[in-house]
Amino acid sequence: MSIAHPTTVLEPRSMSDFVETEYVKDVAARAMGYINAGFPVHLRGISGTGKTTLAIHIAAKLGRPLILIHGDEEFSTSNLIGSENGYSISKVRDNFIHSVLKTEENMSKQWVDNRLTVACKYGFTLIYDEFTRSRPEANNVLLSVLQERMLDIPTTGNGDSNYVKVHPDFTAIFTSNPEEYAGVHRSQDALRDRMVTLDLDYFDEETEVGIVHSRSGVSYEDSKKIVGIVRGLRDSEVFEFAPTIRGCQMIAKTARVLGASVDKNDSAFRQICVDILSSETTRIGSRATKEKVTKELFKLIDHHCNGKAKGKPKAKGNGRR
Ligand SMILES: Nc1ncnc2c1ncn2[C@@H]1O[C@H](COP(=O)(O)OP(=O)(O)OP(=O)(O)O)[C@@H](O)[C@H]1O
Repeated sequence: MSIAHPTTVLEPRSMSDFVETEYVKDVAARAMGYINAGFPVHLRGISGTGKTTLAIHIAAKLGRPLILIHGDEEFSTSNLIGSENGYSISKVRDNFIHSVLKTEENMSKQWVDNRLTVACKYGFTLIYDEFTRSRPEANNVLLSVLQERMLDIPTTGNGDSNYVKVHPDFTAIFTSNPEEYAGVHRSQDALRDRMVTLDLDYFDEETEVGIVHSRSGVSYEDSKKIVGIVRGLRDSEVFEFAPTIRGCQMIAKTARVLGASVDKNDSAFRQICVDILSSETTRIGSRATKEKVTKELFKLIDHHCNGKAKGKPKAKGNGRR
């Protein structure tokens, strides 16, 4: 299909090392159900709960070309729908009488579709990642797209507009972080009301171990130990920011690359855990928290990496099991 616009259209593909446990299958199936019933889906959750990865996985299942937008404070409506920002120049050369050369140039502004318009016109899947980072007024244009399935495109500077009917295959998947996050705007009630929001929590243990194992190349047993340490820290609540699956993956990859053993007696491994997890869970300069995190981590490393720790660590706090 040839389309005259500068938008990058992707072919959605699930990652080759995508982990599909019962937990992941369940969320994906619920999301697909709402999409099949004609509703946009909104995956909401704290950082590292797999929202973007899951959105791409769902887009791959839908099998339509994908357009990706990342929410941005600086966005205006034109960043979504397009604007008159090009010039079309037409030249007329009239040398009917060979001794006389007459040229005429015409310059006119040209409308260039942006990503939302392209997705609506051609029925693509739109992932609007972290959409609440854009200001609510920039997102207003989505209201009629989601409700009336009409996109309002202003065509002239004097306020005239042109409605585009949204293609029946158009699907929108949104992701967002909680409103307390820095740089996140409160989502408009009217917009939230037009989508089905699925709240994602931390992955269950099986999924976290599967992700670490599949994405780091570390053995399943060692992945389980690393996940045990991170989940234990999450449950302890001594941190400012809860550690996520990203921390697990960083520890596993670094330990593998540096040849450190996932063992309580390996000082390099202990240091990797402290560096990565204290950086992920504390603010710069928050020394007291860093000390508490380090103390807790040493206990957890001793427990999980002594060759004896088996099964699930004891649940204390709000970590998902
Ligand atoms: N099902 C999965 N299989 C394999 N890896 C996964 C899966 N889900 C998430 N991940 C990995 O976990 C990490 C976090 O996932 P992702 O970036 O999707 O989270 P997020 O909720 O969108 O985070 P943020 O809000 O910070 O953008 C990434 O490294 C991602 O590749």
